[in-house]
Amino acid sequence: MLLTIDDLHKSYPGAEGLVTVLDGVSLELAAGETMALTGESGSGKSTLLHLAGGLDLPDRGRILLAGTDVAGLDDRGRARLRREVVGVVFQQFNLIPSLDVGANIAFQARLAGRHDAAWCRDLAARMGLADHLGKYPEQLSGGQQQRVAIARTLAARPALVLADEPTGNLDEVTAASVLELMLELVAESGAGLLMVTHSERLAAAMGRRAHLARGRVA
Ligand SMILES: Nc1ncnc2c1ncn2[C@@H]1O[C@H](COP(=O)(O)OP(=O)(O)OP(=O)(O)O)[C@@H](O)[C@H]1O
Repeated sequence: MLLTIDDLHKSYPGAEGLVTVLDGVSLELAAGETMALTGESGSGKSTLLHLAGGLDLPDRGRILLAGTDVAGLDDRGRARLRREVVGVVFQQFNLIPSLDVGANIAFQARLAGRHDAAWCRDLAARMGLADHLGKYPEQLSGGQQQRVAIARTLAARPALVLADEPTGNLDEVTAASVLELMLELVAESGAGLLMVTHSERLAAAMGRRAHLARGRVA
């Protein structure tokens, strides 16, 4: 199993004591599977995504990522797992302002030791970025920046792609076509995809769905 989440608990300190966000969440994602993560605002979707990617640790419960128990790793081990196994696309694109589009796309793949120039060019072309490779992030529209962020993640061929509303900045039609492309690319690489979305339409295009409510997968 690519990702196993078992009985995950997470609370945050609030004004009136601890607020339980995740209260026994379990799910499994196999390689090649795509899953939409839905739920009301504040239901804990981003929290779950962060935990799944080893960006934060749960209070209780187990996360197995490509067979490795995330809780058993130190900071360095978790950083390595993130670099080599996981690709994240967050709402903030976190592009590197001093690098042009081509270098931004190649960046993560280089870090993971898997840079492949032909694959990067192919991704850029399919994301409609071929004419923008020499530009800098500030010279791009929000939607173009978002596509660079997605291409950068996929360029490293991660085993698991975690995405938080990756098409949130795009209009409905562009969002649907970018998602379609993401699903195609993820399927080609055999990766698993766990994606937060508020869109019923996008959720319906994914293989499975996990709906978070009252701290659990309903
Ligand atoms: N670092 C933190 N410290 C304290 N509370 C937090 C922290 N991160 C999240 N929370 C709280 O946990 C709850 C779940 O937040 P989370 O961002 O996971 O929800 P979400 O389902 O992704 O919401 P949205 O759809 O609005 O992005 C919220 O009540 C939020 O205020």
